[in-house]
Amino acid sequence: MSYFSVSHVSKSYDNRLALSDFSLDLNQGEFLSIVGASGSGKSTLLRIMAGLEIQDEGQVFLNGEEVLNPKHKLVSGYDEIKLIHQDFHLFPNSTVEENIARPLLQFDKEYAKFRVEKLLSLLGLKTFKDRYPRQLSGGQQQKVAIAKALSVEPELLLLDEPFSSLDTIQTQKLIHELKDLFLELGTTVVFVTHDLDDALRLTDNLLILQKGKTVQSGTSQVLCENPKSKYVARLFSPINLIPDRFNSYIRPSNVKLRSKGPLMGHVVDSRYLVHFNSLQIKLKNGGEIWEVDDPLRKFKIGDRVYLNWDEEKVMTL
Ligand SMILES: Nc1ncnc2c1ncn2[C@@H]1O[C@H](COP(=O)(O)OP(=O)(O)OP(=O)(O)O)[C@@H](O)[C@H]1O
Repeated sequence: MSYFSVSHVSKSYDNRLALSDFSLDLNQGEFLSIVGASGSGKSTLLRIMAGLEIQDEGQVFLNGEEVLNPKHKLVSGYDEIKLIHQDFHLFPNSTVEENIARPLLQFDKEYAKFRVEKLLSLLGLKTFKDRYPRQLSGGQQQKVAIAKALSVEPELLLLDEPFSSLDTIQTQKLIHELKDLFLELGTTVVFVTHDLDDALRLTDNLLILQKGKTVQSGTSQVLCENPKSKYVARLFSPINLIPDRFNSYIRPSNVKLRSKGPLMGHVVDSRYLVHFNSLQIKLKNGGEIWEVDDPLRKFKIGDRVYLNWDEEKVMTL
C-alpha cells in the first residue's frame, strides 16, 4: 500500500453528490496539486483526508493506519495531518513566535524552542517574531500559519487555497519559498486550488477534479500536451478548432504565422502580453475567430496571415 491512500471515497450533501468514487495514492514526500473549479469538491475532499468530515463510502489511510472520521473518533483530526485554509486561524493576541510555539505546549521545552527557531529561520520570519498577526502582511500571516502547522512535524500537509487572499507577487514568492521548505522537511503535500498557474509553480503532479470526479491526473507536461478532454485542455490555454476536421484542436502557441498555409485569416485584435502579442484572427472561410500567439510582435490589426501547425501538436478531443 502507498504511504497515503484515498480509496473509493464518495460524499453527498442532501442527495447532491460532492465526491464520487474518488481514489488517490501518494508516496512519502510527494507533492500533488488538485485543480478544480469552485464547487468541484476540493474542500470536502481535504476535510475527508484530514479525518474532519464523514464520508458516505470509502477509506483513507496514512502510513498503513486508517484515518478515522468524526463518526469513529471522539476527538476529530490528527496531529500527523494538518489542514491549512486561506483564512489563517492565528491567535490575534499572541506574537508570531507564540503562535508557532502554541501547538508545541505538550512537547519537551528544549525541542519546542529548537523547532520554533528552525521554522522562524526557514520561513524568513525571524525579524517578525515579536510582532502580532495584525502587524503583518497577508503573505507573512500565511507563512506564520504554515509554520504553526509545521511545528508538530505533520506527515501530511493539506493546503486549501492558501494563497487566495494574497496578490500575484506575494503568491509567487511564497510558493517558491514553500517548495524549498517542503523539500527540505520531506513533507507530503496536497495542495488544492482553482488556479492552474499556482499549481504548476508548486508541483509537477496534477489531478484535475470536476464535479467530484478525477477527470485526469499525471505530470503537468502530459496533461498539457495530451489532455483527455476539452475541459482539461482549456485549463492550460484556449484551443482553436481546426475547420473541417473531426474534433481537432490546436493551441495558440502551436500556430505558426507564415506567408502561405492551409488557412487564411485577418488579424482583428492584438493584445500585448508579457511574452507575446495575443492575436485574434478571423478565418476567411467560416469566419471563426482563432487565438494565436505572435512572439515576435510582428502583426498588426488588419494584416492578412496564413496559419500553419505541426500535425503532432494537433489534439483530438
Ligand atoms: N456543509 C455542506 N452542506 C451542503 N452542501 C455542501 C456543504 N459543503 C459543501 N457542499 C456542497 O458540496 C459541493 C462541493 O463543495 P466544496 O466546498 O467541497 O467545493 P470546492 O471545490 O472546495 O469549492 P470552492 O472552491 O468554492 O471552495 C458544492 O456543491 C457545495 O455546495
